Amino acid sequence: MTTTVIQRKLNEEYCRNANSIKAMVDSGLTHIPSDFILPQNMQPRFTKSDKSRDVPTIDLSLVNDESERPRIATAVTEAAKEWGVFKVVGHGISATLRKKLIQVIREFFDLPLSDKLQFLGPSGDTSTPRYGRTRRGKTGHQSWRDQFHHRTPPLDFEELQSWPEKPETYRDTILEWTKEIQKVTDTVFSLLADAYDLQPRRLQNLMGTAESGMEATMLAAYYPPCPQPDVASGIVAHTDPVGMVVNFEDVPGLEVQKDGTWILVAPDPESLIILTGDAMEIITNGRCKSCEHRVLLKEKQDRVSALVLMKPSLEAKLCVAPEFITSGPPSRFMGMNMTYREYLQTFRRKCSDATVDS
Ligand SMILES: O=C(O)CCC(=O)C(=O)O
Ligand SMILES: [Fe+2]
Repeated sequence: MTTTVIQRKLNEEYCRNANSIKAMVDSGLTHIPSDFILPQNMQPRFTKSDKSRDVPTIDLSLVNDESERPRIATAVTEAAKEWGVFKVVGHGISATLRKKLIQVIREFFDLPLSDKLQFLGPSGDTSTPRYGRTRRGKTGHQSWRDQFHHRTPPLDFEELQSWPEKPETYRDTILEWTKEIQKVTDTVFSLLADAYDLQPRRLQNLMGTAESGMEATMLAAYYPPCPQPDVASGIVAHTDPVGMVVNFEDVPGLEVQKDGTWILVAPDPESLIILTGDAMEIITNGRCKSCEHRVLLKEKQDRVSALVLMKPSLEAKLCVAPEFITSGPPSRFMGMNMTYREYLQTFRRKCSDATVDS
């Protein structure tokens, strides 16, 4: 065996046991283990992006102005239908908080591995915070990323105590961030409800049960630099099974699929990126699209993103809501009638590269 082959085998062995891509990269990894090399038809070098287009941007600053609100509601429904993804500005979240958020997430991933490993555990368990590298999905492809996630408030005191003590500002910053994002998602859900002529909280109610409403997860993602960014992915192409995702990134990298092309979401320090997921696509009978997306890597630059995932309750029924049933040929969503829990089990079986599923 040549030195390169030996080196590669060592890397692969190391990778199989590693809990952190960052630790692997920090230890001087020179090749990407073959596990991370995607099939050619998924490699960024063969699936070029169109940099001349961007997803729609919607300004929310005038949502409470009665004369402006219908126009904003229409823009949101059109973006959700055409794209399943859009950026929002005028959301009211200060530049200071946005900066603090990215800083605290970077500080968390910069902690010594031993500090992060206390949160190691299966990512499906949501009752306590979970850290680890994003594990291979059932489609078999590896993502080049570490992640940390937990539920968001309201939480009982004990669960809040399980949040990291380091960095010192973690708890306060994330509490503030998730509170602000909750307001933004309430606004977006209510704008959609307005445009569909529904009660303001109808969409959230459809994704809850009498016993429990929607839940939210905070997911912080860290994408280390990658020696071969053209053949791997920060997260491989997927749709999110949840209702809605609010994403904030510090470095561009998110790409969305539109009309058969990958489109890089253009960087913008103010925008939040909102994606509608499978659950919204199903209950609205396809009026909202669940957008396929992936994350590109860079050779010399790392990236963090902060996602808040608005998820249906596990027992909520996922089916087309009566308000969205139309005459004419039935859509592919019409036959669906299962709990979100059951959907995740099917979803996971078919395409579980979405990391944030339960
Ligand atoms: O990091 C990002 O921008 C997107 C991550 C993502 O799509 C996911 O975790 O489901
Ligand atoms: Fe996603």
